Amino acid sequence: MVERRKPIPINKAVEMVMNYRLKGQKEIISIHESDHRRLAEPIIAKNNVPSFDKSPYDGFALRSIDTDKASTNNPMEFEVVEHIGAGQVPTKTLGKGQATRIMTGAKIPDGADCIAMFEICKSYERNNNPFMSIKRKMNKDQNIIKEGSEVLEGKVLIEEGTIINPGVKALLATFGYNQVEVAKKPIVGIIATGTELLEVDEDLKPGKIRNSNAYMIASQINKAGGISKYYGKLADEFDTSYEAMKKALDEVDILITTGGVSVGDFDLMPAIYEKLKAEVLFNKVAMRPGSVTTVAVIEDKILFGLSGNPSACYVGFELFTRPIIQHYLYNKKPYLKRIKAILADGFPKPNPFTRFVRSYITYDNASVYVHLAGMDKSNVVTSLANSTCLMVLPGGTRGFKAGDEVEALLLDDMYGQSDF
Ligand SMILES: Nc1nc2c(c(=O)[nH]1)N[C@H]1C(S)=C(S)[C@@H](COP(=O)(O)OP(=O)(O)OC[C@H]3O[C@@H](n4cnc5c(N)ncnc54)[C@H](O)[C@@H]3O)O[C@H]1N2
Ligand code: MOO
Ligand SMILES: [Mg+2]
Repeated sequence: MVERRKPIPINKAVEMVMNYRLKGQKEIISIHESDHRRLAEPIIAKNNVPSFDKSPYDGFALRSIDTDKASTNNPMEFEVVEHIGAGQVPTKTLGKGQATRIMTGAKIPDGADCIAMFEICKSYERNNNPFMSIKRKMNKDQNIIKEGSEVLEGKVLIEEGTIINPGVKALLATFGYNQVEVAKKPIVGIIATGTELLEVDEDLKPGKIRNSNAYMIASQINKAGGISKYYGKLADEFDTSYEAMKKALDEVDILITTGGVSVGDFDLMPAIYEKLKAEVLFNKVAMRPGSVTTVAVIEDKILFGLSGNPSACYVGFELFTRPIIQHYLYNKKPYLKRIKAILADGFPKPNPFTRFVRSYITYDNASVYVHLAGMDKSNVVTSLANSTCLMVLPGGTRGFKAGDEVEALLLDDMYGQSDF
């Protein structure tokens, strides 16, 4: 009599896995190599921004008080005492009737309290000396970017766990983070099991299929921020599979296997877990696809037994393995971002289990629509390529029709959310 497994709720399964979450190590890397990595330290403003009062325009620095009587009929004349560009430090303190010719980004000279743009000034020379005049009254602090007006020294700008995007990288450079502390990438091992499997460079033979899961999972690991380590494909043979898993477990932070987790005669994972003395957290989840997803722990290592069926394998990774990797990488929002969307196509078939339907999102007139990406079967591979989200259709007795509001988990969002 075949073993009857009791499915556990998805939330419970996610919670059980996350009880074994580990924060990874930190490492210090050059800013040049930091794209897409996750910060293992906060970014703190190490100085005021700007760190000096500066000009936002090319023009003249003046004392506003000297323009009080300026008008169209009464231009005020100023002697231009200095000429500075960005990066130069003014040396002259402005006195009554004096101006400094100043460029965008340059430090405001002492004595000046406003900037008049070139466009409202007239420049000329008299006896080979530069002068300017203005026909408008200027106000104190007009057109001056004040020291610290953007950020004050000491402010925490970016929290640890944030992904380094181009804007974060600009901040690293702004505050002199030549080296930055990031989360070390976890090494995630992959073993594909199945006597039917061929490698990608092999010709098809009767009864055989190419191993697509290992390549798909490697790509999911990379996308999630881990380092994948492929241990090859194994025939459904107990001793070699056991030895390969034992060896891999010594070398990786997380181990993923695909196939062999169900109740078939050649599904060896349950017996291998037993021999490895791994504690099985669950081996059946109330969901489709991926109901056979099995998670086990052995000391501080976590072992994901993902389904052999490609769509089930894919979903199992995104729901259970990805959050573990995200937590390892210090991401405080380790779960897939969940949004509400309008179902564009009907899904009339009811299902007792919650379905994670491979789908994609479109936007139209301020509304978000979710469309089926292809055939919705756990054994299909073709719908995955078009998927940008997993539509969540709760289990029950009814189907869903176009126009219904549903939830969707975004697959390409790098930021995530803090709860499942
Ligand atoms: N009597 C029952 N049979 C099955 C049950 C069940 O509850 N009772 N569950 C079904 C469900 S649901 C799924 S999902 C599959 C899970 O099977 P396994 O995880 O044990 O995987 P395999 O049996 O090894 O293979 C299943 C399927 O996937 C193909 N496969 C395997 N590896 C790969 C790979 N690396 N790349 C591409 N495709 C792969 C394999 O050829 C099989 O077709 O079990 C159901 N059965
Ligand atoms: O684990 Mo199976 O996909 O539920 O189809
Ligand atoms: Mg099987």
